[in-house]
Amino acid sequence: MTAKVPAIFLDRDGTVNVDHGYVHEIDDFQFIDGVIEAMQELKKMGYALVLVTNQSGIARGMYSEDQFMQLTEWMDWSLADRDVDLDGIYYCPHHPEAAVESYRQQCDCRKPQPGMLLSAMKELNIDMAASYMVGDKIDDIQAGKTAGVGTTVLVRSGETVTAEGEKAADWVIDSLADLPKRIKQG
Ligand SMILES: O=P(O)(O)OC[C@@H](O)[C@H]1O[C@@H](OP(=O)(O)O)[C@@H](O)[C@@H](O)[C@@H]1O
Ligand SMILES: [Mg+2]
Ligand SMILES: [Zn+2]
Repeated sequence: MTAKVPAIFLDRDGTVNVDHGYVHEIDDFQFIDGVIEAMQELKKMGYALVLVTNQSGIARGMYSEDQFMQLTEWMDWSLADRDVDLDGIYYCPHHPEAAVESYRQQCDCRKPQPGMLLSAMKELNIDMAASYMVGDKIDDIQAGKTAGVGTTVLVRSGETVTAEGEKAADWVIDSLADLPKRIKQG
C-alpha cells in the first residue's frame, strides 16, 4: 500500500477564477491574481490539487455538460502550461429543482454534501486529516468538514464572507494566493 497524499481541495468559481456567475465560456474565465503561482508553490510543497466544483448551471439548462468539459479542458491545459498539473477534477451537474430532468436529484455530490471529496479520497488515496478545503462559500467549508478534511479555509475572493462562514471555517484569508504562506506559518 502506497503512502497517502495530502491534498488541497479547491473550489472553482470565486476561488480559482472570478465568479461572474455560472461561468461556462473561455472568454469569461479569469484566473484570480496570484492563484496560479500559489498552485505552483502548493505542488512544490507536496500537495495534490483536486478541484471540486458545483455546476448547477448544467442542471439549470444554462450550458451543457459538453460545454463544461470544453472549458475544463482549456483550464486544465492552461494550468499545465504553467506547471500546475491538477490531480483530480470533480464536478456536480445536479440540482434538486433542475430544469433538465436527467440532472434533477438530491445527490450526494453537490456541496455542502461531501461526495466529490470522498470520491477523490478513495481514488487518489488522500490523507484527509493532512488536507485543506479552500472555498468562498460556507457550503465549501461544510463539505470539507463532513468529509473529514483537517483544515477548512474560507477565501474573500468570491462571495461576500458571512459571519456564519467566518465562524465555520478554521481560517479566513483574502485569497488562495495567500495559502502557501499561511500553511508555512503553521
Ligand atoms: O464555486 P463552485 O462550486 O466552483 O461553482 C459555483 C458555480 O457553479 C455557480 O454556483 C451558483 O450557485 P448554485 O449552484 O446555483 O447554488 C452561483 O453561486 C453562481 O454564481 C456560481 O457561478
Ligand atoms: Mg465558489
Ligand atoms: Zn451531484
